[in-house]
Amino acid sequence: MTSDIKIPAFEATPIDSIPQIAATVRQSYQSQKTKDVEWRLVQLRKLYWGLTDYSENFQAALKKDLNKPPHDAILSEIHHLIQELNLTLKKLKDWVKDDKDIEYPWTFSAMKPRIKKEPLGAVLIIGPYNFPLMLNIAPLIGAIAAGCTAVIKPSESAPATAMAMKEMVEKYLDPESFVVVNGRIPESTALLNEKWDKIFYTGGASVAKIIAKKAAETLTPVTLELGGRNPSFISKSTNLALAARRLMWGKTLNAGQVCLSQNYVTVQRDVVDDFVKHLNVVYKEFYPNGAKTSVDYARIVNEQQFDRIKKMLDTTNGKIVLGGETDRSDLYISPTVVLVDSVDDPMMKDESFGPVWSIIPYDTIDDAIKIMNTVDPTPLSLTTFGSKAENEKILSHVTSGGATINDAWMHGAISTLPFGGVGESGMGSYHGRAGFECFTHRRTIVEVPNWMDKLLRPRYPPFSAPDFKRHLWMTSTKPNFDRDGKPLSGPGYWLWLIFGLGGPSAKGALLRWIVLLTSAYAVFSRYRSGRGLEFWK
Ligand SMILES: NC(=O)c1ccc[n+]([C@@H]2O[C@H](COP(=O)([O-])OP(=O)(O)OC[C@H]3O[C@@H](n4cnc5c(N)ncnc54)[C@H](O)[C@@H]3O)[C@@H](O)[C@H]2O)c1
Ligand SMILES: CC1=C(/C=C/C(C)=C/C=C/C(C)=C/C=C/C=C(C)/C=C/C=C(C)/C=C/C=C(\C)C=O)C(C)(C)CCC1
Repeated sequence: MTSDIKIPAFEATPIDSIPQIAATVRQSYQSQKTKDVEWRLVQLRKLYWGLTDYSENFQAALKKDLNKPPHDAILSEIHHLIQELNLTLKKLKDWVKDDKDIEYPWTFSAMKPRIKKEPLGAVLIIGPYNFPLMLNIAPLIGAIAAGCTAVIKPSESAPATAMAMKEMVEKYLDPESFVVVNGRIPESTALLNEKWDKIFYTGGASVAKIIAKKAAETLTPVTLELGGRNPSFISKSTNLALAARRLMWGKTLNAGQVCLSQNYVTVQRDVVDDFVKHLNVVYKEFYPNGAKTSVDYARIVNEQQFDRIKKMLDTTNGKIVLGGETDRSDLYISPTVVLVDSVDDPMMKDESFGPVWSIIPYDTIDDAIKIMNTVDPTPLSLTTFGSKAENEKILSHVTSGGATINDAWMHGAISTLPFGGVGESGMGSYHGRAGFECFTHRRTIVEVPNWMDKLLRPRYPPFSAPDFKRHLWMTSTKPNFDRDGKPLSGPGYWLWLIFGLGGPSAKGALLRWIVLLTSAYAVFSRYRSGRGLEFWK
């Protein structure tokens, strides 16, 4: 039973131990042991058992931190992670293989170009409070798969989950390679003072700027998973009952503390009243006795976040058309919808990151697009419930990290697909193969055989014009387009390409044929005489 699980009180990692922790994971990486793919697979399999065996601990911790219902703890955290783990375990041996389906001029083929996948090294993962397990362990899966070692710094705003995660990681994973450091800003800062090969940060933009600036000092690459004021679109074509139900789910799971959830919905003016009616109907379906008494409804993580959201409701010029109930002693804010008439309303100026959202009416789809691109031109998530043509127009005129058609943010619920922001909502992506790539360096490698040196003569001084001309011919191609940029594709083009050996001019073609035939003759006669292909001997 989760009720009898003991979760240790939050304890920050001693700051003076942080340099040694960073050194330990760095030395572990330098030991080369993580380069072994089977070693990585063993760690991932152990992580699977850790998540499985600690499932009740995590459900209890998430309940304590956020009053997160066990249903959501399993669906959006534990099970979500296990799905990603299973894919990684199944595909990792393919992902680590050198890339050989790569493009390069045929003249370099003797160098056998390939792209080798190498770990970036020792990485730092800093996570947020709203999905405190999933948003720390999901990047860890990618880091392990890539062969990195890692320190995880969970949010102190979800202390119970942070402690449970530390216990699980210490018990199941290699302690020299994967360490959870708990703490607040001082501990985070101490970690940022160490040198990392990558920093993976999930959280707010203001802290992201601190981290990105710090990383820039040492040219450390970062992935930033941030938030945004996410739009949704509804028109006269929308199935309003369905949209109300789906958007209500999108904003009540985890009490709306979801980076992907809609911050506001642009609704065609004619259907605003009907949509509001449907929202009220679906609220009663979800919570027949009200959300406050429901075991299926989470709470705001702390008073600071509660006050931030409450201030939006207290300062809006809009009309509350659903909800509006709050209880600070219980960190409770009911699912709340506010009808606003301006993009300057306080409800529209900040990311709500809670169960409150707005409806803003529009007349034409162009008005809706203008609103979206005014409020936040690079949101993390976009959801659209219009007609096919309307959705295509919205998607082509409004960018976002990811998008869902005809539902709330389900694109973010598929743990094996790339997930990330765009512009101010983040940089980089992860989950599934993208998680492996996020912590991988793609290293191009070529091997130049001795016998190529003759052909490489054009690069050596004293430069020889004939050699250089021959080289340019060998590496030049005939354009398949005219001077107006229009593609050439008539039969004459293809005939010349073949018989002209791809060069632009007839004179060049003759030279090319001479070089080709004499080279072929030279190779053939040496081979026939048994003297081999080592021309330099
Ligand atoms: N894109 C995503 O996947 C995603 C997921 C969850 C949350 N978010 C965004 O994160 C924000 C809410 O999360 P949050 O409040 O936990 O974020 P936050 O920025 O307050 O904290 C995130 C992490 O940063 C650390 N931190 C805080 N201040 C720091 C500092 N000065 N120096 C170093 N580290 C510091 C915290 O300890 C925590 O571990 C929202 O904007 C939300 O949209 C994005
Ligand atoms: C349709 C077919 C079938 C049935 C399919 C069914 C029943 C699918 C049901 C899917 C459900 C209920 C999915 C819900 C998923 C919700 C999740 C994973 C939420 C995740 C939340 C996350 C990750 C939050 C992230 C937050 C972030 C990043 C920021 O804050 C079959 C299978 C029966 C037959 C085929 C057809």
